Parts: sequence; structure tokens; C-alpha cells
Amino acid sequence: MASFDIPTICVSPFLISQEDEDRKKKVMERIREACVKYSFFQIENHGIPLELLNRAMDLYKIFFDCSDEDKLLVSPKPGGTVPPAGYLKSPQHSDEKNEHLLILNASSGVSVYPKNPPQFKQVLEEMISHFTKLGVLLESIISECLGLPPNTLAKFNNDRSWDFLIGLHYFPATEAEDNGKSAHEDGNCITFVYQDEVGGLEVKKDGQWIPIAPSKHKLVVNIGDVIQALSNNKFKSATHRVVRPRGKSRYSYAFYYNLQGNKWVEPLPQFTKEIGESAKYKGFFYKEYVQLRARKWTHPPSRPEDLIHLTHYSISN
Ligand SMILES: O=C(O)CCC(=O)C(=O)O
Ligand SMILES: [Fe+2]
Repeated sequence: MASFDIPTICVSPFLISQEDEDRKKKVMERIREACVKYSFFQIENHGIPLELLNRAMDLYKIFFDCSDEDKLLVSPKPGGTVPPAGYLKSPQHSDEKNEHLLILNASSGVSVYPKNPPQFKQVLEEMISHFTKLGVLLESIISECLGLPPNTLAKFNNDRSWDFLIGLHYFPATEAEDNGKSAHEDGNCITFVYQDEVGGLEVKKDGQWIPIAPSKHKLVVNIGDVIQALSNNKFKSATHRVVRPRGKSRYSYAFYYNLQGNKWVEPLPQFTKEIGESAKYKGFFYKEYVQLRARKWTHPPSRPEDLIHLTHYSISN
């Protein structure tokens, strides 16, 4: 097992007004380095009350413990959003062994909350509001780390209606296999993950899987494919997976700071023609990519290499 851990970065200088620029620059430099080396890092002093993070985890556990009948009351609507909003258990044929509850940001106009547990809606709304602010902050830091003119990513990604919070319950591993979520890259801009004390999230670095130790006060942050495509591979979307333990359930939740589906994604001129480099990806509408990736739910490919990745749009020069 690898003997190193992904970096933990304290982001408080960005949350305290009148914090000095030097401290911000140091944090920024650490984030830039973490993005280049790992595409994964953890943040602490991130501004989301720890009490709220734990409360949400407890409520997710209560929700997933409800009867199937209750959970199915918030099943996704046929012909609804992609990915589907609501409660879903991974289909039998899927390589994912979990059930999840996906809640879209209120500005989507289609966020549906379970009635039970009763405080769930209020807590999740509060969480989405905190995560959205954190997403805006991290995006602006990443934009600057990439050396882009101020607010470049903020102006491009100015619609929050595709952001979502997903709570996940992984069933205990079986004798036969322990995969909870197979190796993948996230298709979005930035993901925040909070895992319970069981752990299981692993990131691939130089061919080795590095376990990310769970922590009550840290959030895991990872870069998604949209940033990889826009930056023409300057920052990459890391491969990660979830391993399930034997004999016990594993819970986590993740906030997907996303991109609105009608946005056109292609490597930015700052990483291509302005520096004399050719684009590594063809342009695409984000919703097309999301739909292609979502096909694995209904038409699982027989070979893992047939799953759609960002490489689907690669240009071989
Ligand atoms: O459950 C986790 O810890 C991570 C989940 C994840 O990788 C994802 O939802 O994309
Ligand atoms: Fe992921």
C-alpha cells in the first residue's frame, strides 16, 4: 500500500475577510501543486459547520434504512433529468453496488426531497447552499491557479442548475468481490466528497491506489473532466474508485459542482492557440457527454473499455 497521503490544505485565508494576500497566495500555490500532482486534495477549515456535515450523514443513514417502499416514493420520473434525480438502487447488472439519493440544486426547478426523516429537506438545502459557495470559491482559485484572467471560469460556468448533492450507501462487500464504485473519472468540474468513518475512497497515482483516510473535518476535492478539457490537460481528472468493506455498510455523500448542459466545452485559447499548442479534445455540448456516460445504466457495455470517457473526444495529433 502506498505510504503517502494526498495533501490537506487549509483554505481559511479565503474565508476570512481582510485576510492577507500572502497567505492566500501560499494556499493557492499548494492547490496548484496538488492539482498538478494528484488532481485530488483535501480541504480543512472550509466553512461548512462540522455539526451540519455530521447531521447530514446521520440523516442519510436514517433515509437509507427506510423501507424500499418509502424510498421508492422519490424514484426518478421517467424521461426526467440525466443523471436521474431521486432515489435509485444500482441495477443488478451494474458494476456499482450501492443505492443513492440525488438532489438537484433548487435552481433546476426539479429538486424533490424525501418526506422522511422530517428534517432531511432543511439540512440538505443548507448543505447545497454551503457546497455551492465552496464550489464557486474553489472554481475561482482553480481558475487563477491555471493562470486564466480573473473570473474566466466563473463567467463560463454561471448557471448552477445542474449541480447536485448525492448521498451514497454501499452494501457490505461479498465473498466474491469488494467493488463499490469501479475506477472512474468524474465528468463534471469539481467534486467534494465526505465519507463516513469506514472509508474506502481511493485515488490512482502512478499506477498505485492510494486510500483516502476518512476525516470528520476534511472534505475531499477532485477535479473533473470539464476542467481537464478546458485546460487541455493542464489539470487532469484523477481516476478513483470505492472499495467496500466486508461485514458493514459504507456511506458517503458528494457534491457535484457541475456545468449547465447547453454549455459548449472545448480547450480554451489560453491553452491552445495563444501558446501554440494544438487542442487535445474536440468541442462538445456538455449534455451530450453526460448522456453518453449515463448510458452505462441502461446499456452496460460488456467490456469496461467501452465505457465512455473524456477520451471519446480526444484528437490524436
Ligand atoms: O463514495 C465516494 O466516496 C465517492 C463517490 C464518487 O466517486 C462519485 O460519486 O463520483
Ligand atoms: Fe467519482
